[in-house]
Amino acid sequence: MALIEVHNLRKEFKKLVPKTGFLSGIRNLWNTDYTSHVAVDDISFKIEEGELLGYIGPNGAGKSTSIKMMTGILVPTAGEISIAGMTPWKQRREHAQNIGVVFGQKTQLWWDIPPIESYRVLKTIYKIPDSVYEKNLNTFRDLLELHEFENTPVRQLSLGQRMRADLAAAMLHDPRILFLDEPTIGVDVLAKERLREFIKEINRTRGVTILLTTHDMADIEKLCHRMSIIDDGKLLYDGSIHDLKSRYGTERTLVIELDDAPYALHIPNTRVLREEGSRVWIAFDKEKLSASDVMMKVAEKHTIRDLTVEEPEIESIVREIYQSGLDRKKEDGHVAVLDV
Ligand SMILES: Nc1ncnc2c1ncn2[C@@H]1O[C@H](COP(=O)(O)OP(=O)(O)OP(=O)(O)O)[C@@H](O)[C@H]1O
Repeated sequence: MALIEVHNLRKEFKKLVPKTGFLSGIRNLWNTDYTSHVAVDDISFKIEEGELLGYIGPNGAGKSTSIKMMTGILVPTAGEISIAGMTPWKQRREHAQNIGVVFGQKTQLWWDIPPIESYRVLKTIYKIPDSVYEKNLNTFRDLLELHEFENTPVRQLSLGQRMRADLAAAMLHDPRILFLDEPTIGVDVLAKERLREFIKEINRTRGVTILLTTHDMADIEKLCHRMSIIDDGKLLYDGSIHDLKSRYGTERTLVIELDDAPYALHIPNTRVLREEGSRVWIAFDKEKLSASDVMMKVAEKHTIRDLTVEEPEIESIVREIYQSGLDRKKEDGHVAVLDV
């Protein structure tokens, strides 16, 4: 049995349709017109112990709603979740001992007191034994360099420092599972690197199972082997990043350095993406052409000085998947599940 099992999960929110026009403010007091919005629509997946899953999707896709159901904050409209054999919203207290949560947009720490004091409160709440608390705190102090700011009130911390403090707080009670909802949002490149190192380290050395949502594809490339893509509440892809690249990322880019400026490069089944002096970027579909086919066509007109083939960035593949979801929504009012 997998550590996390999600079956046919669904969450509908009721939204009030506000009255407009004459005395709308007063009429809204008795308003009972609701519409239903499906935020998570029949999602199923499993996560094995020790996995680090990237859970991505565009804004409003349903990622945070899924996490809130997995953490027990929200109760699903339908479907089941089993985490370490427990139903999160039914066994909230026991479940809380098993999980740590970081919402990048909102700190779990007390705003007006330093992190170290929040940690002491968490120690009491989670009944963390002294030895475990000291050991974890010292480890996280080293990994996240907490000593720089652990005595500064949270409201005075930079975003990067705040995230580091939040990550340590989420891990103090030794949870088996960590839910990270956009932990790198808004932080600079160096701080991102440090957060990623920490996430990688606790997954590797402590075997913590991690579900990570992010809009930064570099987080996914650097941390995850597997990723799930959701859009409009539906699961569009669940598999390895390697498979995603080989199934959807068939476009390659040939970067060629010529000995003169490029001209007349009208090669069927290719697109010239960019030209810069004597350098040209040509995109082609590797299932229709090979790099040497393109190279030979270019060599008919030019002398080639140098060339490289660029693999597709995960970012561009994901952008295309989001885009195809959007196009389908425009066409027939819903997003079809990709054939994966
Ligand atoms: N409490 C709520 N009441 C009504 N609608 C909600 C509520 N929470 C979320 N929604 C709606 O559910 C949908 C999914 O929201 P959710 O926050 O899960 O998306 P997300 O994928 O996390 O987006 P983002 O990347 O912007 O954080 C959105 O359309 C949102 O407006």
